[in-house]
Amino acid sequence: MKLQVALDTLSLEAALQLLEKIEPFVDIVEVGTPFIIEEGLKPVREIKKRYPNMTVLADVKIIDGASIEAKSAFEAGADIVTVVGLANEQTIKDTIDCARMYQKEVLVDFIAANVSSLAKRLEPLGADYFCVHTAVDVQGQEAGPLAELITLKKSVSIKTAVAGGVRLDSIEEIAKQHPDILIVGSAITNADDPQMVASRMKDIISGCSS
Ligand SMILES: O=C([C@H](O)CO)[C@H](O)[C@H](O)COP(=O)(O)O
Repeated sequence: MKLQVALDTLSLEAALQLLEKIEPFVDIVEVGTPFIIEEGLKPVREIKKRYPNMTVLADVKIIDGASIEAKSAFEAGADIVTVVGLANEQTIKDTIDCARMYQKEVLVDFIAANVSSLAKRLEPLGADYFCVHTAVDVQGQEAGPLAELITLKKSVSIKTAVAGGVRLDSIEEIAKQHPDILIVGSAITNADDPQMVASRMKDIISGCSS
């Protein structure tokens, strides 16, 4: 199980300062969608330059124009790009084809989707990860992603990821389901002590891995 930190709302300078503190505890750094809207792919380039061995995910949430958008993200240094599961199948296929050309990976984001039926339909396309995701806009109104993760794992045998409001007090229950990637944004980036939160989360994940 890997811990992915989602950098969504920080400036590039603040993101780099945060990474200096938490880098030992995270396996994947996500350059989040709001960050990319603000800064373009510059954070992907900068983070890859500073941490060449770190896996960098560009959360471009591709929904159309996959070949162009995935190429840009991979050229900038992304190891994984995201595509929206509710996109046309052709878009998801084009994202995967582009990833294969660069020998990189694709995470399909099931945000706002009916996980079970869509996951079964998309599994044959050959993406690397399927991610259940409780959208920021409905966090607090809807249940977190745990139930969807359980459904996803029963539906397909592809590697899984989970995102959306994961916190220190909920991560253990989620980790017990053994997703391949646990994605945490604001619980780390908005914490008074992000290093402590990232370190405790990493410990919890390690405890559930053994
Ligand atoms: O992908 C995300 C969201 O759609 C905003 O772009 C977040 O990175 C993801 O939800 C993780 O953030 P938290 O929910 O704050 O943990």
